[in-house]
Amino acid sequence: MSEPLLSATGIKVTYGAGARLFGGRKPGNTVLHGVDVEIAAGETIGIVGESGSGKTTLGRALLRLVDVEDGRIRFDGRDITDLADAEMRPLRRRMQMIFQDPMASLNPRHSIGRILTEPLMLHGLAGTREEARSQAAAMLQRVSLPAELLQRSPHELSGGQRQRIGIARAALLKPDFVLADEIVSGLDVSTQAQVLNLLKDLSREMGLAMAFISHDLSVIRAVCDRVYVLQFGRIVEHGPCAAVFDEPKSAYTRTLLDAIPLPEIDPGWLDREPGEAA
Ligand SMILES: Nc1ncnc2c1ncn2[C@@H]1O[C@H](COP(=O)(O)OP(=O)(O)OP(=O)(O)O)[C@@H](O)[C@H]1O
Repeated sequence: MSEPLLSATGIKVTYGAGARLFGGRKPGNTVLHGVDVEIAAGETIGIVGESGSGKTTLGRALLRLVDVEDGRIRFDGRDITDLADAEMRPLRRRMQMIFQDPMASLNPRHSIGRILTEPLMLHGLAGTREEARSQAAAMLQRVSLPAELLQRSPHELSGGQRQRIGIARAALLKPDFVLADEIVSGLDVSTQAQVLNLLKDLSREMGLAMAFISHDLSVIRAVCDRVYVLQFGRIVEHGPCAAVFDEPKSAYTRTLLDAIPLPEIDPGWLDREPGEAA
C-alpha cells in the first residue's frame, strides 16, 4: 500500500514542561500520550472526543504548530518533525487550516479582497494584484458568494458567509491537506449543512485530504470516511465511520454516542442544494 499523505506516529505533546515554578521546574501537562493517525491523499478523517481530550492539540501537531516531545510526523513522503521554520515555510501553503471562529482569523481591518489576495501574492500563486483579484473573484463565485463582497469587511458578513470566506482563503492556495477545527459549531443547522456540503464538494474536486475536528458526531458522520476517537490524549478506537458509529468497540465511544443524539444533521441534507426542500 502506498504511504499516507500525512501520518503521525507515537505523538506525545506536553504543555508547560520545564517552566519555572517556585525555584523548581514544572513537570508539565501531557495531553497526547503516543497518538498514531494517518490520512491518505483525498481522504477525510474525523477526530472526536470530549472537551479537553486533545483534539485541537493533535490537529495542531499534524501541522507542526505545537512542539512535539516524542513521535514522528511525515508529510508527502518526508519526515517533517524536526524541520526548521524556514524549511516548513514552503510546506505551509500545502497544509491549510480553517478555524472555528472566522471572526478571529480574518483581519477585521482588511477587506475581503485583501484577505483573499494577500496569501496568493505571498505564496507566489499570482504574479500581479489583478491576477490575484481575478482568482479571488472566481473562488468567491465557487463558494456561492457575490463578487461585491470583495470590498466588504469581515464584520459586514454573516457567520455562514465568513466561514465560506475561510474556506475560500484556504482553497485558493491549492493545498493538499486542510485541518477543519470545529468550523460549523457556531452556525445554525441548515447553514452547517451548506458549509459542510461546500467543503465536501471542494475536497472531491481538488483531491483534498482533510481532518475534521468536531465534538458533534453527526457532523463527522456526514463528511468523514474514517474516524479516530480520542480520550484523555489516547486513541481508543478508529475505523470507517459506519463501523465505529454502528458497532462501537470501546465503551467510551458508546458513551459519546449516547451523550450526543444522532443525527442532528440528517446526512441526506448534504446531497441537496441549499434552499431545496427536505
Ligand atoms: N496552549 C496551551 N497551553 C497549555 N495547555 C493547553 C494549551 N492548549 C490546550 N491545553 C490543554 O490541553 C488539553 C487538551 O486541549 P485541546 O484544546 O487539545 O482539547 P480539545 O479536545 O480540542 O478540547 P475542546 O473540544 O474543548 O476544544 C486541555 O487540558 C487544555 O487545557
